[in-house]
Amino acid sequence: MKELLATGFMSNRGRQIVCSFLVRDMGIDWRMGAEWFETCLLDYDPASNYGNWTYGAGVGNDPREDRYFSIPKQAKTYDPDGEYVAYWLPELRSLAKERRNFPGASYIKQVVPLKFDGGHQRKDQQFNRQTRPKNIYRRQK
Ligand SMILES: Cc1cc2nc3c(=O)[nH]c(=O)nc-3n(C[C@H](O)[C@H](O)[C@H](O)COP(=O)(O)OP(=O)(O)OC[C@H]3O[C@@H](n4cnc5c(N)ncnc54)[C@H](O)[C@@H]3O)c2cc1C
Repeated sequence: MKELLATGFMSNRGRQIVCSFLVRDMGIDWRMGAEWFETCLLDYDPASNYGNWTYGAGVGNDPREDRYFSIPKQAKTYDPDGEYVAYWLPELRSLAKERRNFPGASYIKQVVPLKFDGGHQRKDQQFNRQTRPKNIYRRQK
């Protein structure tokens, strides 16, 4: 999100991860994410932006529950040395490479549980699944 704000651009993968996190982990109305992208993106295009957000949120013509991006898994696969995250969050560069994407509670207080965290939450950081916010804007079955 810092990259998006600073440059007006974010890779397609970044956009999909952000969409998944906001909608599926945070339970935020997808339209808030779409509006923020609209504000920031230099390549903003209504059809691409809102079409991709509805696709990611699983609403509209192609409703699906399982478009989920596991952030720890994406970080391990696409940023294994933590270079990308350390570029945009320079305060993490001093950490060991394998810790940059997983700096722990001393760096940031986690406010929502990740649906799938790849075993990276410590026991004392675990959340009661009942507290996960429900996205009321998702289509109900
Ligand atoms: C939530 C979300 C919002 C998006 N909002 C926009 C937007 O406002 N404007 C916009 O142009 N693109 C948008 N995209 C699509 C895509 O992220 C960008 O087109 C892409 O990042 C541009 O980078 P690139 O030129 O390196 O494309 P590459 O990944 O190299 O792809 C080549 C071309 O294919 C097209 N393309 C690739 N992926 C997509 C895709 N998922 N949807 C539509 N076209 C695609 C683009 O025109 C791109 O120039 C969005 C994607 C997501 C997931």
